[in-house]
Amino acid sequence: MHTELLVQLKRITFGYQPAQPVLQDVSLTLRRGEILTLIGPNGAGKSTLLKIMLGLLQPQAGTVWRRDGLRFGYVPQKLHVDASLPMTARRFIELGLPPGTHTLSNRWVELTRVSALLDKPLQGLSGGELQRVMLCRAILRQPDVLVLDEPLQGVDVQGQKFLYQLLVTIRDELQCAIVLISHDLHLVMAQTDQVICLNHHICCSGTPQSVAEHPEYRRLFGEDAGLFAIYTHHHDPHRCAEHEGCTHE
Ligand SMILES: Nc1ncnc2c1ncn2[C@@H]1O[C@H](COP(=O)(O)OP(=O)(O)OP(=O)(O)O)[C@@H](O)[C@H]1O
Repeated sequence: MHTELLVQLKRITFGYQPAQPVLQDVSLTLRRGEILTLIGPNGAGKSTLLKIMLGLLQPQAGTVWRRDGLRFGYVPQKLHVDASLPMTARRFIELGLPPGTHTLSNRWVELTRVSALLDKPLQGLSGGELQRVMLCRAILRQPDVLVLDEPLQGVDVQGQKFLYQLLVTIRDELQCAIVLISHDLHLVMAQTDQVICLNHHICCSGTPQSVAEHPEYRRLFGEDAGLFAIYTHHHDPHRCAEHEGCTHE
């Protein structure tokens, strides 16, 4: 049961230039223990919506409500490592944490498979390793909401399965909410409670369970239907027709 409301966005409209709205009339709610996946094509406004949720951007219209004292953990799409400031993964993690946190003794370091990376220079890590280090740092902050911007980009199939399982463990143990961004419909995790398909507006949304039974979903995903799920097919069919990813009638 997801009860405690953590974030509520109501009828958000936002544009970097007022004449060109990136988000139009977007509403969502996020509750503790919930996993929410945002999907949509490049430029759909997914990262912008996250920034509004995080309070980094202010909408031109609509309201943003966050529970008092809400703590976010954020895993960005990319980290620009400054080669002129060499540091180990351990130092990088410690810099994101309250003083006195013992990273080595924390089981999240084990669970994210970061232990063997701690003494390596950040610059020398592979993309997947760096992502695990960023995830570890975000979890150790004990967030109420863990936000991951395209965590599966460039991750191999084993890595994807590992990450899916880890996210469920994180959600269960920390009792946080998790928000994921993806623009690949095939990579939406089955454990997602709520999937929102965004293309400037919300095209459609729902649980992956309801979608998994949908004939269109079966046609698209076939054998992989048990592993992955896609957004559901209700809401406004007129609007969905504008988005090439929304293939239903
Ligand atoms: N700082 C900015 N200034 C002006 N325009 C921006 C800015 N950031 C993003 N945009 C534009 O806003 C639109 C939405 O961008 P956003 O990054 O939110 O999309 P996205 O769905 O996350 O895309 P992707 O899947 O490619 O990461 C794009 O057209 C982008 O060019």
